[in-house]
Amino acid sequence: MLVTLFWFFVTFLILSIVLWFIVYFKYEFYLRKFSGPMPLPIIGNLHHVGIKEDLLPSITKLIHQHGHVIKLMFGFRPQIFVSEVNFVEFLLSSNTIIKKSYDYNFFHMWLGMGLLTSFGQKWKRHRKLLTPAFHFKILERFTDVYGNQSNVLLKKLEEVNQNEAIDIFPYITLYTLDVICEATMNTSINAQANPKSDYVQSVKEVCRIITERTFSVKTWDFFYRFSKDYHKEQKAVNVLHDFSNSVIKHRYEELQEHNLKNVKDLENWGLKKRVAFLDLLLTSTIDGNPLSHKEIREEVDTFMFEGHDTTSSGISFTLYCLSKHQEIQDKVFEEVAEILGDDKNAKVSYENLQNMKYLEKVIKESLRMYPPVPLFSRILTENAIFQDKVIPKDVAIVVSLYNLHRNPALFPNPDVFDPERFDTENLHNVPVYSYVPFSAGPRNCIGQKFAMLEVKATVSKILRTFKLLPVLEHQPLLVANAILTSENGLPIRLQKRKL
Ligand code: HEM
Repeated sequence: MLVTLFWFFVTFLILSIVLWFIVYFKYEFYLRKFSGPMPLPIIGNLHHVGIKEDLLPSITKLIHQHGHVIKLMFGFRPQIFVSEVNFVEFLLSSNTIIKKSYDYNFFHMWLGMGLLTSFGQKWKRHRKLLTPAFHFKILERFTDVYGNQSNVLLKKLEEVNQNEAIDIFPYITLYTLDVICEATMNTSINAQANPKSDYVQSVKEVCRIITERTFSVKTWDFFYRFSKDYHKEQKAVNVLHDFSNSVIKHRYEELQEHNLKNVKDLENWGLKKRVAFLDLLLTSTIDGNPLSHKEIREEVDTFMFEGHDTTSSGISFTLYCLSKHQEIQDKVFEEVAEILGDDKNAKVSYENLQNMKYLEKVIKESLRMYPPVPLFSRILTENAIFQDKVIPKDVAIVVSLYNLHRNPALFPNPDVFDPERFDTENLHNVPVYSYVPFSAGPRNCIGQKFAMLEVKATVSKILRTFKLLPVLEHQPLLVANAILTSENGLPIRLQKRKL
């Protein structure tokens, strides 16, 4: 029996190695003009990037050795990692290279084929339908949501001992979940008040599993289906789908009952409730047909995912940077005080937020150094030609935003936090595609204006109540999960301001 198993294993290994070489040479024929480290059979270059904690430092090291365009094999999958501005422009401005790579399949169980994961005609139609949801007239109504939810956040922060170092990230994650839920569905999950609720725990669980799959054998569905996480994910996704299903159904019935057919009807409706993204989905049509319940749920869930983790990372890193740079923090505080006056409970309007120009530069600089989406990728559905080099179909192209934004040729002294880089006077020589925290081109972030408003509203609100003090010896250990996080947290100390 043991001998049979041994020969089975040896045959399997030999066949895998042969297959790997066939795949490798098929792509290498075209990719030989690109530089990259030598792969090994079967694992490819996985040993060059290591586990997820090592990914960003490993990519940075490879860039020093091979430049800003690197070819890698992840197992049997050819990839090109890019942080070179011309290549980034070529990729992001393309109207044809818009399919997301296989890493995004991990989101399918929760998000289905929503805007983030879909492609082709479905993506085009939904993108067109959802774009008006981010018109400023709709966005300006969300300032109340930021205001109400940040009051809850401030109460929680006031309970923390003054001067005690706290990791700000978990507080902000619960807050951004509350914000996006209210903006998307006009309902509350009370994540801040009830962090142990099934919904919040399920979001956490699904995000953990998605992240861990990327760096383990569970990346292959075949192995994943035999793992405990597969069943855990199914259970968590059921909780998330049950919640969105019931909100969608309830809202659909409400609209039917009151014969509300479009946004105008909703706005004029007696209750004067804020129009949420869900309302737009329920009242829109594509070629005269309404979206199906499943399609609506996919988009609602996509907003819930894309709209909370990313902003959570953006807000947390901005607060962290401000705690480390007291002079910059003082300038932001002065600007905010000038715009909003002494009353720290005063309502903040859309216009107030638009006027916070210095804060905007600070946020932009934080998104440069700590891009919430540090890596994202596309897969070629047909051969492409970049600078006379053919890149064959099925190669994944990964944009390493983290390295693009820290390229010294584009941003001198890239590790120095300097908001003045974003002064209009200093931006003349910076190529457009060198700074793309929200991606760019046809598949850019649809929620970027919403996100900027939310980050501004939250940071300005926290600064009016607290001075942020640094934890001096701390340096973040950056990890590229689905979003950028810090392995050792983002500790800051809070000191109540005397107004
Ligand atoms: C600081 C906050 C945010 C950052 C840095 C950010 C960044 C990005 C990036 C880089 C992409 C492209 C990803 C890719 O190509 O795979 C993206 C796509 C997307 N984002 Fe955001 N995002 C943020 C906030 C939001 C918010 C608040 C929403 C929703 C309200 C949102 C919804 C989306 C959606 C739906 C897509 C897919 C768009 C498409 O493919 O057509 N994002 N985001």
